[in-house]
Amino acid sequence: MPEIFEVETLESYRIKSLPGSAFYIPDFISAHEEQFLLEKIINVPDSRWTALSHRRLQTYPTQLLKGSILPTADALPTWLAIPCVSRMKQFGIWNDSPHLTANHCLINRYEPGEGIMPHEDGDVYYPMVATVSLNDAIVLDIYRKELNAGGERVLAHRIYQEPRSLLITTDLIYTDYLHGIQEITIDKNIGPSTISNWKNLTFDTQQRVLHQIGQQQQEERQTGILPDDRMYVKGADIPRTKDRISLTFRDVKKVRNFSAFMRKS
Ligand SMILES: O=C(O)CCC(=O)C(=O)O
Ligand SMILES: [Fe+2]
Repeated sequence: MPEIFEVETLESYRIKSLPGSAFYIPDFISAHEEQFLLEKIINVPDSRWTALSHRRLQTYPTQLLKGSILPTADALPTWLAIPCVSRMKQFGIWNDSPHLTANHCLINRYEPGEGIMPHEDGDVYYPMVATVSLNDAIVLDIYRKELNAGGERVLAHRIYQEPRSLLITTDLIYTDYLHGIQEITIDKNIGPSTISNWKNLTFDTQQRVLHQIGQQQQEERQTGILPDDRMYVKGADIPRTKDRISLTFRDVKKVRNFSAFMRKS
């Protein structure tokens, strides 16, 4: 396949309203593939999970050593490599990374109300993250690194991640911003003007959200909260009903026994 075709294909998934380069591919995996991955992730001994204060975590192929070195020459297990990483490669996304592939995957599991504090992923990884979302949708918040004059975080963008989607964040979004998931049970104010990747979402989600906004408007008019002559400007409030599981694929820069890794992958 000529490379130019691959680049053009990824280009059509660009989130145009974000600075730098970010891409969102809805339905990156099928419902069947999602189910297969969920079974692999959920049917493990409890000891496979690391319990953190507001989420649970599995790490593949293994945790990093001190100094952020990936200690193993083993590639990711096949069930993570195919179809997720193999399909990413068809889009050419690892063409410039040091090992030409994702060599590491964090699996985060968030119950409704759980999240992850604003943070940056830093220098340990090639500056690109490819995140596959499973089971439920969630909003990823993108913050400026600098606090405002009042010392508060400034929310710059909101990315709505549907189940089965792939989100790719790189360059400016990776280096100049923080990202986090709020510890809330309802993602509020979801709509065309509040979500950076609104145009990239599935038609199904767009229709569902617009329908809900219409219903909220009608309820607020009926109860008198919204006077008849005022325009309704709020988005939909969408409850998180199930655990959201994310697969965060990255290329760890430092690998022990790199040549063996390249032979095996
Ligand atoms: O679950 C996510 O989508 C975000 C996870 C994350 O930011 C991380 O593991 O560094
Ligand atoms: Fe992160």
